[in-house]
Amino acid sequence: MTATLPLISLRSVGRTYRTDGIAVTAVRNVTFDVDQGEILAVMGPSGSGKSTLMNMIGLLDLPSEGAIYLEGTNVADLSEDRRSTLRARSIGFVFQSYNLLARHNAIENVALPLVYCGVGHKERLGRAEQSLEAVGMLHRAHHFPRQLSGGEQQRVAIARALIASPLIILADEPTGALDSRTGAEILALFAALNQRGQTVVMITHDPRIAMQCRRTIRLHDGELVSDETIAPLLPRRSIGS
Ligand SMILES: Nc1ncnc2c1ncn2[C@@H]1O[C@H](COP(=O)(O)OP(=O)(O)OP(=O)(O)O)[C@@H](O)[C@H]1O
Repeated sequence: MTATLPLISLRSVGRTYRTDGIAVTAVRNVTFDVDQGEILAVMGPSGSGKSTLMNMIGLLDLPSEGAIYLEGTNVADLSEDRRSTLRARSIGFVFQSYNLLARHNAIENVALPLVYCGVGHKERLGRAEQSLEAVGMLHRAHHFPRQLSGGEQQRVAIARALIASPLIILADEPTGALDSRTGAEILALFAALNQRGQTVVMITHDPRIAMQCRRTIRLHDGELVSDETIAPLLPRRSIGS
């Protein structure tokens, strides 16, 4: 029997920035795996290395020590072009500030990543409609970002992240700019996507997000200090049962 490879595997990963002769080690000796279908939170105080780690998992940056494997491939062995293509096809990014293009409406924003995957115009719009539908935003397809609430903009950003059917969604403080009710709705959306098999990694300061994830990894001063998985919550019993 062949064992299934983890989707992502980090092995003794470190990242040291060098600026004007000064070295800052932002991440050191971090080892963990993410399996297909997981949803996990990466937590830690400001400056603990969360964004540095996310940039490496998202193939935007390479480790200075150790290795990152995506489905068994050491990403450092790929050319920059190959890594960019792999990033466009495999990683969906969601940011605190949505990062939608102001001059493009929702459906155009959602379709944009497919340009980099070489998909034709008509198919791009068809898939963007499906993606908007998956996040409950099809009725706002022709609205511009300024005409949408923060929660709606984040839904459009999630539709954009989903459009290339990525292996993994990487979300950096996805509820950081939202009030608590809207933030809870966005979390529920991530949970629903995960129920349908989508792998999700969320970077957050917010303990409420971590509570929604079965697994939480904590960083401190660039080091992994805990990696905890809790048992899934029992389904709520209906009244009277
Ligand atoms: N490009 C860079 N050049 C030099 N040092 C950097 C760079 N990016 C981050 N650092 C340093 O690396 C450390 C970790 O930063 P990082 O942004 O990864 O932390 P973080 O946990 O995401 O913080 P926050 O929650 O405040 O966003 C910090 O000491 C930071 O100053």
